[in-house]
Amino acid sequence: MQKTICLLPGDGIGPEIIAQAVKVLAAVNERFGHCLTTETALIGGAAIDAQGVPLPDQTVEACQRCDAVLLGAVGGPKWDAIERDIRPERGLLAIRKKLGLFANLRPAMLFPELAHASFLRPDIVARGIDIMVIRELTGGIYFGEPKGFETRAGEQAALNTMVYKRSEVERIARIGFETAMKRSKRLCNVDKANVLEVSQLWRETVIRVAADYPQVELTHMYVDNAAMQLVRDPSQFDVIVTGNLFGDILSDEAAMLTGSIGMLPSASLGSTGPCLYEPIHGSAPDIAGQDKANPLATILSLAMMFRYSLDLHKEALAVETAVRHVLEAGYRTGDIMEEGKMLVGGSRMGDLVAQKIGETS
Ligand SMILES: NC(=O)C1=CN([C@@H]2O[C@H](COP(=O)(O)OP(=O)(O)OC[C@H]3O[C@@H](n4cnc5c(N)ncnc54)[C@H](O)[C@@H]3O)[C@@H](O)[C@H]2O)C=CC1
Ligand SMILES: CC(C)CC(=O)C(=O)O
Ligand SMILES: [Mg+2]
Repeated sequence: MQKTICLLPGDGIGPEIIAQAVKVLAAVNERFGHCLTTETALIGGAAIDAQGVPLPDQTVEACQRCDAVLLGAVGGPKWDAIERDIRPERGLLAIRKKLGLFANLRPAMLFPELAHASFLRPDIVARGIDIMVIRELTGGIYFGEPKGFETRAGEQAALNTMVYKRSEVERIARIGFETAMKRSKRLCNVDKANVLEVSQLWRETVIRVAADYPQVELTHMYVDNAAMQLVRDPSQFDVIVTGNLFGDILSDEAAMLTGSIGMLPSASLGSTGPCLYEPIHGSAPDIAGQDKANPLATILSLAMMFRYSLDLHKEALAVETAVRHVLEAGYRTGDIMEEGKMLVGGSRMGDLVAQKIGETS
């Protein structure tokens, strides 16, 4: 197969973790005889430094002419003081919007080998953790207008707007139901309908869509309770559908149930055009440049790309299996390290996964 992947390394640990995914891509090419090539473009702080904006037009064009996009992470203290409209994070929000990537799939799955790395009690971990968080990605409070700073009663104030149109809720709800149909046929809608009008419309819409999926058992949970229940008993969840802000927060929380935020991949999907794959974590400036970053979330995001964008199911499984074998063999980056295991840097972890893919050919 011949396809081109657009790489957006970004900032902080972004370039380090993307470099490891590229090793894995090369191993997949070698083993399966594909010609999956890459093109690299600027986003975030790296783009600001080079061109003064977090998402140059050339980057959008590069993404649009490729078959899929793999992103590292954006942001960092270097750009924290610059004008909000051109912050690195705006580049990421803008590429999601420009590519129409309204559905962000964030699987939080505990590898059995990492059971001890989970921050939960062993008896809770033993019940299993395999949750698919489906986060709406191009609406809600990250995009709503009006927003900004103003003076209210002589005092400085700031505002953001959480707004959802019915059509935006309907399409993400359908992704939630379709995903549930392929899994356990259970869907939990998470909102704050007891307080927010926007959540009332959200919940009403989810209930309307449910009529088309009578086989799916739909439940509702307020987001504050969901945050608590995720820690109390994550095994009760299978597919969660929620808005942009709540999904952002709950998926970071879910990451810690599985051991580390360095383990969680994601797929950002739209209805047409290239989709984008990225770890759920940020640019981790505290460990950048030290070869400490866990590249597995990015490598597993590449596996999601194989499955969702390139229809390469055997290849996706080969990458996931290689990750498992490396963990089984006892290799750990610092974030998932435990006594008796072998501590490796991010670069060695990338080598090990790539090597495993080669070995099983
Ligand atoms: N998708 C993206 O590009 C995102 C970007 N950010 C940006 O990243 C910067 C840092 O944000 P934080 O709130 O600190 O979140 P973060 O996710 O970058 O880091 C939180 C903590 O997790 C650790 N961590 C993250 N990824 C790791 C990995 N692969 N291996 C090992 N440890 C890892 C970090 O060292 C840090 O202690 C900010 O500028 C923020 O805006 C934050 C979240 C998402
Ligand atoms: C724009 C990003 C920094 C938001 C975020 O934290 C995420 O998408 O996970
Ligand atoms: Mg986040």
